[in-house]
Amino acid sequence: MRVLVSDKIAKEGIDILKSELKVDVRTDLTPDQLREIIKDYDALVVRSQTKVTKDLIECSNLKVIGRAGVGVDNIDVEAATLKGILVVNAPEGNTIAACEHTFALMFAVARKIPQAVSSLKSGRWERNKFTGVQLSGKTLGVIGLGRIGKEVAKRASSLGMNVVGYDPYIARENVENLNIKLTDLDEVLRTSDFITFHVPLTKATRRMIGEEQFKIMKDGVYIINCARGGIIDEKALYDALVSGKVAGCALDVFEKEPPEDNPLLSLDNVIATPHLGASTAEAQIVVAEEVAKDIIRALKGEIVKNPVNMVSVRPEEYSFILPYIRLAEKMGCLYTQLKNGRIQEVEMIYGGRLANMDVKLVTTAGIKGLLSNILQVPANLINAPIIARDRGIKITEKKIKEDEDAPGTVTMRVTTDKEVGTISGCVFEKDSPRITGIDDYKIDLIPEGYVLITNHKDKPGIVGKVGTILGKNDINIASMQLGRKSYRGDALMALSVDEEIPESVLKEIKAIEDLKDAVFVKL
Ligand SMILES: NC(=O)C1=CN([C@@H]2O[C@H](COP(=O)(O)OP(=O)(O)OC[C@H]3O[C@@H](n4cnc5c(N)ncnc54)[C@H](O)[C@@H]3O)[C@@H](O)[C@H]2O)C=CC1
Ligand SMILES: O=C(O)CCC(=O)C(=O)O
Repeated sequence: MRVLVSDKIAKEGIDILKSELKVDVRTDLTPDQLREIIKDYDALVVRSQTKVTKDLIECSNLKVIGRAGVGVDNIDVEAATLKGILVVNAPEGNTIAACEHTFALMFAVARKIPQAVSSLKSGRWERNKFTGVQLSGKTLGVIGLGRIGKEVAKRASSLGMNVVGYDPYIARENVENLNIKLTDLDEVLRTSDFITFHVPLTKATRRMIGEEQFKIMKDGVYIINCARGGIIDEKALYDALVSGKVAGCALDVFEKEPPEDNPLLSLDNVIATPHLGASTAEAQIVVAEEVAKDIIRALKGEIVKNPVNMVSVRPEEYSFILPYIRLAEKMGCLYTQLKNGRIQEVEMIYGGRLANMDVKLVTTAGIKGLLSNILQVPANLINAPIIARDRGIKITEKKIKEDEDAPGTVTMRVTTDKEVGTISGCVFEKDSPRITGIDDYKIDLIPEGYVLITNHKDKPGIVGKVGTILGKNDINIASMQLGRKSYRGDALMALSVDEEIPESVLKEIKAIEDLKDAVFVKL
């Protein structure tokens, strides 16, 4: 497995990658050179510099893309997802670094520190020119109250600032003990003396602050952007700075980086840093280590800690859920080999301990299994939900909260244009998944290897005849499971065999009188 690291990350992360993989560090590549070599790599690690475009993704054979940091706006996550490429990031490692940089910028812009330093170093002593404003007693507007926004709010309160915040996606309880007034965007803009941004760059946040929003703000407001260029319309910001509406602005990020001849940099009341929010020794080590570990996990097929485009499991539930992920995939895989019809709806029903857990990844694994035998390029845990959606398959989850101390149970109920079928399963002991039911038949099948499944009449002789045909063809039976609806009624047999059953032998089995159907499946 080969990993390309195309932006500079800490040595600690490289060392982790090198302990298990072949690693090339090439931080000097042009987009064309990157495109040229990307097909040779299984994983790509970037920071914010490399643009991982749709075009690059499509000509790659990548299995995972790692972002040593939070923002993934330089990665076309949708294109990666469609191609089944996992994207991971390292969202926690640089929270404090970005928060502290926000304050470094806030103090610096309020007290005109960079301008004063520059003046002093050029031989001047201009004490009156650099009178600033104090933070204490002022209102700070925090836009985006995720990891960084909350840390900023906490520290602002301890500086004696009043904090108002806007984040329509967080629960009020989430900021309850933070001394923040959570309100709408207009009120934050109208009441704040300082406004700081901590939202990701998305379709909704791109240019969320423009001419209209500046009009609402207080005269003499200060703006700090340590999140992403593009959130604030740079032309509108320039005009607001020139008119004096905005007294000062501190930018760590720009719509185009490096900003080159960005007019904002020509203004005296703008201070700026070259995207340094995450640039502390401590943060860089943590994000590099985190992303390296997830790259290795992903390439080993293990569950990663920080997936961006795949549902995750709670860390404390990981070891319990893992065998159910394997089970659900086998259930889906069994279903499509056993049944016909266009799949319209899949309901995943969870019982026992699973009913209290976050089981989205188990559901996704079931869908992956269902799609595994019918597509040219197999689905995986990343693209299975999108493929299902595009094929018009409705997916639902139901949790039956009765016997919550019992081991978890999973039932996959599939509605096609022909019938409704179910496959049920359970994990009896750790790591021992079993199929416990097919439609109304109870069985106990280890979902592995080759299995012959017959539907026949419950009467003496049929099992023997199947065994004789298999024996005659030197096919060894490993185990046998029988389930029936009623005495001498319909029955189902699941025979695990050690060899593949050729079509000709299957035809012979199907010809047995009172045997309605026989299907050979590979699990
Ligand atoms: N300058 C730098 O070096 C760094 C910049 N960043 C930037 O900071 C951003 C925030 O990072 P975290 O706090 O770790 O992310 P986070 O995901 O924990 O928080 C983002 C918050 O923004 C909120 N949000 C999303 N859309 C919104 C909208 N339309 N209006 C209001 N709120 C909205 C979300 O609900 C969430 O609470 C990152 O996405 C990244 O772009 C992060 C680290 C370093
Ligand atoms: O990698 C960097 O230095 C940028 C950090 C950043 O912007 C992020 O983590 O979103």
